[in-house]
Amino acid sequence: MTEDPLPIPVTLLTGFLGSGKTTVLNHLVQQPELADALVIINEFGEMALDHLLVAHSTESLVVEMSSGCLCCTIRGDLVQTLRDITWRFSRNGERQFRRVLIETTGLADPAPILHTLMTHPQIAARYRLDGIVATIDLATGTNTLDQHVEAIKQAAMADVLLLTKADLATDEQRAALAHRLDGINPAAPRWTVRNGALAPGKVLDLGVFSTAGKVPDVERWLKEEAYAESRFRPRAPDRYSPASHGRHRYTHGQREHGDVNRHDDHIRAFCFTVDEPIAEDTLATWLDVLMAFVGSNILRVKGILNIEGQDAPLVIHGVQHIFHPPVPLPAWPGEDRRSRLVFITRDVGRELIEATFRAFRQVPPQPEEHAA
Ligand SMILES: Nc1nc2c(ncn2[C@@H]2O[C@H](COP(=O)(O)OP(=O)(O)OP(=O)(O)O)[C@@H](O)[C@H]2O)c(=O)[nH]1
Repeated sequence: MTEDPLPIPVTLLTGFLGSGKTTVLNHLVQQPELADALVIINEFGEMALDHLLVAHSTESLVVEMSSGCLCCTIRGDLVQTLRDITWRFSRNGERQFRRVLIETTGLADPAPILHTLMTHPQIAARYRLDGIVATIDLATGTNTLDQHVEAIKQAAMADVLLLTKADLATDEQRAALAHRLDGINPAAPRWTVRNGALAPGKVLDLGVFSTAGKVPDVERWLKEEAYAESRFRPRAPDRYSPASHGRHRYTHGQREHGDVNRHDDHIRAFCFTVDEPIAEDTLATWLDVLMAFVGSNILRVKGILNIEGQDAPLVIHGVQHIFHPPVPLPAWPGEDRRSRLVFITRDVGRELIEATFRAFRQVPPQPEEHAA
């Protein structure tokens, strides 16, 4: 079989129960841009129906997985499905699809699914995450975020947020949801979608790893200006004032509302900036330690890094304690040569990120041991 040498992009379509995933999917798969997409629909329950509702222009490219929820019981099935489809959907040695769209169940935690995509030896070599798209119901979204931590995680980890059912929402509901999302995921573009209709370009090719021969749009991908910035200065760590930068109140651990039990009080989104080039060893040790101790609470990290001795930047991308292999870019995307890392975390504040970085940066290199 002729194998495309480039990994197959995978889009994860997530969103709480009834928030409009299938409606969006149904619209998307009928667009010419997705004619070569294979759709995997994960449903929960004995009567799996959604796949019957998705009218793909190429019917044979819809696969349904309904024996459980992808993020928990059937992760092995996902591996199997992703492994099998390359030959199952091949004709005359040619793979019949160029990308994969996975619709999760409404209660899915995207993180374990991403782990599978990024770490399973056979899957990670053949597929790459293109992006996470989350649907949120404009009318009921705020309530859902109040009550379901799964919905918070879906919104926090998304690269793009699709705000559905605009026709049913009041201005107050829209404003409340927008305010809420500012705290949970300030950088992800938000598109209002009515009855599932949206241009496929808004949800495809979202990562920096997506582009075959195209110069990656790192600034768009990182969108670091959307986060409250914190700049690391080696000699005067006390002088910076994160609060003075912040327009996202949750990033500073302050609450402006009364409900202490709200799930997103635990979610923080912030940008960490380092002015000076970073030694590769410092970076590796710092990230290792960070991931080992608080990795499961780091929902996403994206970064463009200035590494000592290198002319061009390195891009990193992680989900919890799993990192994609760093990607060297051919050149800096603009004038800004600072390292910029954006974090979306649960119960991990910027203080910890800064303090650990400071600690590792100040550790002098260990002299090599000499044999006696
Ligand atoms: N009024 C209105 N209804 C919508 C819109 N988008 C989706 N719906 C309806 O909302 C309901 C749920 O939509 P689905 O697309 O099935 O939602 P889902 O997220 O796939 O649902 P689950 O599979 O149960 O998690 C359906 O009745 C849709 O027709 C919209 O923009 N406006």
